[in-house]
Amino acid sequence: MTEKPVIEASNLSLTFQTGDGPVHALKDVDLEIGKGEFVSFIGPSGCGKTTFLRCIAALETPTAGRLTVNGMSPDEARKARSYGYVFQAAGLYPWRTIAGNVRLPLEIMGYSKEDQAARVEKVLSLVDLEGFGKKFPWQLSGGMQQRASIARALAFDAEILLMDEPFGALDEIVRDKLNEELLKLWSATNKTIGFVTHSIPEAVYLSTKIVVMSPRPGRIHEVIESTLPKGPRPLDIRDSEEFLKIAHQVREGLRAGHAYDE
Ligand SMILES: Nc1ncnc2c1ncn2[C@@H]1O[C@H](COP(=O)(O)OP(=O)(O)OP(=O)(O)O)[C@@H](O)[C@H]1O
Repeated sequence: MTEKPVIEASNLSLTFQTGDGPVHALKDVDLEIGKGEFVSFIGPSGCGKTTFLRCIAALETPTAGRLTVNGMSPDEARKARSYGYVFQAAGLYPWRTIAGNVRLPLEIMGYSKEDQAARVEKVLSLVDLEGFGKKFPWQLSGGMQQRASIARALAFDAEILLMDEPFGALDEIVRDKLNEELLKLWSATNKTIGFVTHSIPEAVYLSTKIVVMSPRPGRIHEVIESTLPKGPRPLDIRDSEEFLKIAHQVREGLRAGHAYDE
């Protein structure tokens, strides 16, 4: 990697002290994510995927190790608005229109009214929701609501997009479509994406790099570099030999990570 990594973790650990004793959510995590990479985190429940994303976003504080985001501490990166965050539930305010929801971070950040309007229009069109700005969230399907929440995370044009199982609650057909759209959007914007998922096909279809994690303690079991072409990928790439090979490798990694636990 010639350019400096956008996200760099070394020996990163986070132990939660709970009533039942310490929980090692992350243990000695080493990872570099370069600019423009699409990195998926996959692994069984409790292996620390969300915790790792939350550390990047300065929503959790690691108990040991080093983590930099754009060369800064996560807290500095948060203040510099280095990332947008998309949660599993769309989390739109029901009393605000779609445009009003997408505009919210811009209002908080003090963008001018003109700039707000221009940015809202641009990102709604990026996620294929032009013309829906005046609707309320309940008037949109689940997939459209999730697209609106992606637009909100894109509105201030952060370099990094953190996505925690954004499509987990959607049916497979909608999910396929959003996967395809997300890849196009990523190619068009060259953002760096960290994406949590439980789905092997989703991880393989989307990613340039797949981080296979295992639980107790939460750690990286294996990092798989994708050999699929970078950029938009047709959905039927999932039938290709190359795709199936990578999916197999991820499945084996998940299995081995589990076996280690027993
Ligand atoms: N605030 C907290 N206090 C105590 N324990 C926590 C806290 N947050 C997470 N944990 C524990 O840390 C471990 C890792 O949790 P995390 O949510 O990161 O896992 P995950 O891989 O994202 O799981 P899932 O796939 O279910 O979302 C789990 O054992 C979880 O119970």
